[in-house]
Amino acid sequence: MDSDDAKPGIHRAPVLQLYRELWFQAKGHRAALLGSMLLLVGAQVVLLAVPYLVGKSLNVLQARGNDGAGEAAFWLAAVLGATIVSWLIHGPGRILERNVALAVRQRVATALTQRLLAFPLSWHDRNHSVASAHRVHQSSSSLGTFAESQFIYLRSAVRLVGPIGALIAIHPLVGGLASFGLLAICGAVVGFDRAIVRLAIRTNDAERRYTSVLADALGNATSVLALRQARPFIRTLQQRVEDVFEPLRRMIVINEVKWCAVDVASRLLSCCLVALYAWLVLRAPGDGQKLMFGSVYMVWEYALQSGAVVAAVAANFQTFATQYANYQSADVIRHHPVDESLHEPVETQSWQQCEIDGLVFRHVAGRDSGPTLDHVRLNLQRGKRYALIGSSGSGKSTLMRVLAGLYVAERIEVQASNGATAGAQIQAPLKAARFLRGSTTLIPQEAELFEASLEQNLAMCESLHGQPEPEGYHRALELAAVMDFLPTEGDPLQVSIGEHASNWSGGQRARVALARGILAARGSSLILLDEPTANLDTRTEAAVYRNLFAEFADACLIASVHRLDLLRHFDEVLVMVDGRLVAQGSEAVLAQTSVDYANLRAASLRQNDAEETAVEMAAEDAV
Ligand SMILES: Nc1ncnc2c1ncn2[C@@H]1O[C@H](COP(=O)(O)OP(=O)(O)OP(=O)(O)O)[C@@H](O)[C@H]1O
Repeated sequence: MDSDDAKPGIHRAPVLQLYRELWFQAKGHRAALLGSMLLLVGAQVVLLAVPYLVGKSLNVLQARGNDGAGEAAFWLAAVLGATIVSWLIHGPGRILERNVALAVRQRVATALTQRLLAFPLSWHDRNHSVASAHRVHQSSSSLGTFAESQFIYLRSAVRLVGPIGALIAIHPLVGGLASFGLLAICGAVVGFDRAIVRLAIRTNDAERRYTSVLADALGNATSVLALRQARPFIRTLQQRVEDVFEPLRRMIVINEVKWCAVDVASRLLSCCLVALYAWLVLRAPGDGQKLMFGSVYMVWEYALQSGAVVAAVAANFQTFATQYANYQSADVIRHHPVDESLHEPVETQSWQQCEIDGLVFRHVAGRDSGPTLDHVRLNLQRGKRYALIGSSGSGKSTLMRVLAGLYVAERIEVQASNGATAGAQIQAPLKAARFLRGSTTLIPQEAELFEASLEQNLAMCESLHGQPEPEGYHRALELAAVMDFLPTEGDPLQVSIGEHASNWSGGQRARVALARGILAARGSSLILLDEPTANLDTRTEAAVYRNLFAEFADACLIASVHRLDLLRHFDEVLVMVDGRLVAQGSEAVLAQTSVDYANLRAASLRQNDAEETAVEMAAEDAV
């Protein structure tokens, strides 16, 4: 598949990008976001006082011995007080923070899904559905996790700035060395993480490809078992897992080197800070300074805190790197250039007559070859039934998708009118697609049902005028001959449908899908039926067509048909050959005038003969 698996650019500062996106996606909750951040920072600022309070207590004891016990106890009680106050601020901050995270996650997922479902069909042709679902999940959950982990990052920020401030207050030179050392270590961490982001993006891409194959294997159990595809699938999956592991292995090595470097450097820095402080105090005997244990403890504790913060920052940076890579994984959805009008709801259109001219369409994958639809011209009228015929691959389904506005044509001219009233004349392909979407319903070839009750499956559609009325469900089921096989006891609408409706036969699936299509088609000027009855026996197929013709007597109906004996039920036949519409007229006229029609008729007769011979041979074998 020629997917849109574009490699996103590597951004220099994933953390800044994440904050930018968080701010953007938190729209409507920004006050809560800022409020939670202020509370979380406040809680950490209060905790910064703890080493100072403990140091004070030690200094009092050293200076005054037993006499200072009361004051020392006071400073220790203050430690407990600071901890309680910190929690009283931290708790509400966390609750607020997590609520914002939920809102952000939902907003990202909804926005991406809305975009995906508005993309033209050609985009979906090129991109695996499971890979796209993976992108939506990965992107929304990564920003959600980033949003709900603010307390960790803010704690790191406060603990980075706070101890440095405290060390500067204790001695400017000690503070200066701490700032320099920490900056140098952070710089090295960023360097490591840029390499890690690149590898994380590669791992994500490989994981998506792995998930797609896994979904193909699990979603097509019948073929997998019938065609003994399990081993080939497992071989492919193993290869795809290897593709995931290759960048992962490199990430593991880089990671270990990074942690080793950070740990050694931060411990070295802590020791240097204590040594520097002691040296600075001891080398100045003249002014009577004494090396106080409490002050040494403060330096050690603040140095330790900054060392721990360096480790935390290193961990955070790595998290930012993977979180941003995950968030970016949906950029192909987020930034795919698509005309914004595709996201707007279409306006309902109604016409009596519609002329399509000069229609050219080409599948992206086949750009080098000729167009799939080549200068197609069609004249359609409401109240008429058209049968679309042509050999396999001649372009019938593609034409229906263009007429339904699902594919945007390269060139097209649409002229629609309401009887005597001159109507719309549209030449811009995108406008034409929107116009067609507003007046047409395509009942597709694939009977895609969902794991839910029959009623929920029927409710899973909208006509051009909105949600179908539940009162119409029974009628739709009767028209599509579904009632013939539903259980007579209990509420038939509550019958359950399994994944891919595999608990139903192919013909039953097709009929339920048709019933849903009937509900969606109400009020459409043009109804397109892409072989929806292909799985039905001849008698049921003819009955279903009779029902549809009576129900939609006022609409223009085009049905793609393979069984040519059905043609007598239609007003006109449209003949397709290699993407061109070569003939349009009644069956009787085409029988006299069209060579292409005669060829298709002859091929159909030959196929019927072959099928009959096969049935006879099977019967003889059985005897
Ligand atoms: N998504 C796609 N990407 C690239 N080419 C495609 C795509 N879908 C169809 N085609 C090509 O377009 C041509 C027309 O296909 P289409 O499905 O419209 O034929 P059809 O007449 O409906 O065939 P059938 O009767 O077998 O369903 C074929 O050559 C097919 O290979």
